[in-house]
Amino acid sequence: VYFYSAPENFNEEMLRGKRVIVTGASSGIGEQMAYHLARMGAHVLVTARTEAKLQKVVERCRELGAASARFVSGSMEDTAFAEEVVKEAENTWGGLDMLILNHIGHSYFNYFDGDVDHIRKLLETNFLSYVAMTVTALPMLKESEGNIVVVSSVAGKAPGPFAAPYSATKFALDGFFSSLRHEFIIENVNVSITLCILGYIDTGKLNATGARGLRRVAPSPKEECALEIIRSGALRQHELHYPPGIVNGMLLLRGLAPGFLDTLIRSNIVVENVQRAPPPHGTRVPPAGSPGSGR
Ligand SMILES: NC(=O)C1=CN([C@@H]2O[C@H](COP(=O)(O)OP(=O)(O)OC[C@H]3O[C@@H](n4cnc5c(N)ncnc54)[C@H](OP(=O)(O)O)[C@@H]3O)[C@@H](O)[C@H]2O)C=CC1
Ligand SMILES: C[C@H](CCC(=O)O)[C@H]1CC[C@H]2[C@@H]3C(=O)C[C@@H]4C[C@H](O)CC[C@]4(C)[C@H]3CC[C@]12C
Repeated sequence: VYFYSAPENFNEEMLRGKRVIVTGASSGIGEQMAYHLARMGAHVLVTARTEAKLQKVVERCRELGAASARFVSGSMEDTAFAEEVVKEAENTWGGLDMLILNHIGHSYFNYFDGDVDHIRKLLETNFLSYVAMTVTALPMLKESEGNIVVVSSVAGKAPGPFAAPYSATKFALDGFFSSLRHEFIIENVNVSITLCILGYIDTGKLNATGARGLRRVAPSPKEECALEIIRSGALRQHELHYPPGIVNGMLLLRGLAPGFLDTLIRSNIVVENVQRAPPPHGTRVPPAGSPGSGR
């Protein structure tokens, strides 16, 4: 709790005039981060696929007092697009202070369906595009001694069932960015990396199956979550745990009593409410109880 709590010396003036990219900013936590940054007087470049939503976000950012606001639309499934977004910042501002990597591609809250292609695409969107943007932005971030902020999940530290593809992409982020942070420290590269470990947030992300499948979990507010992410990035913290009580508790248990934590995670899920999806085309799952099915 001590190591991952934000020190109290955050000042919103720290963001005034800063040049910030926010990905996945057409809705949810990313949209709220754009509004906070605008209020603080930052220059914001937002990106996602849906142009109409981004246009509205940019308008609102201008009303809220952003130093400037613009968008680039496209899909992060394509790493060339990820690099293009960073180039846009370079061409417009001639530099960059903060890179907030937040977008995720669509996945499911259900039994793993055996679809390897889905995992490949999700890794492109949720992981490789983060790496590509970091590589392209690094010269500018070194120059400004800036910040990289990576939005992850408890599913990227302490996995639960029904989120295997998503969880895999979030673990990849921890492996890559926590290793890179070591290298920056060894080489005195003054670019901070903040990994944000979030619990369940009220962005309406869970579909009906997921909502019925989760027991007793109340989502935390996206506005507060967005502010905490910006705060911990500006303070150059290594990790943010939000909401702190739940996430710190889970991570502490993971170290001390991992089997107990796994039991707790499963007890929070109503397995009967999560329906087994039909297998993808070309695969054959033997019916439960048949020889070789193992069920
Ligand atoms: N909500 C929660 O409970 C939790 C969320 N998190 C993390 O927080 C972050 C934000 O999540 P949240 O705000 O809930 O999600 P949202 O679904 O509200 O936002 C996702 C954003 O990503 C964009 N996006 C989706 N697909 C693509 C794509 N292929 N290329 C580019 N952009 C894309 C969406 O816009 P568009 O569709 O227009 O492209 C949208 O702006 C994620 O990293 C997530 O893992 C972590 C733990 C819990
Ligand atoms: C399945 C969701 C993505 C599907 C979509 O594209 O609509 C997941 C996105 C965020 C996940 C939640 C999260 O990261 C926090 C918890 C992690 C636990 O391991 C499982 C429950 C979560 C609330 C998890 C549920 C799936 C998502 C909503």
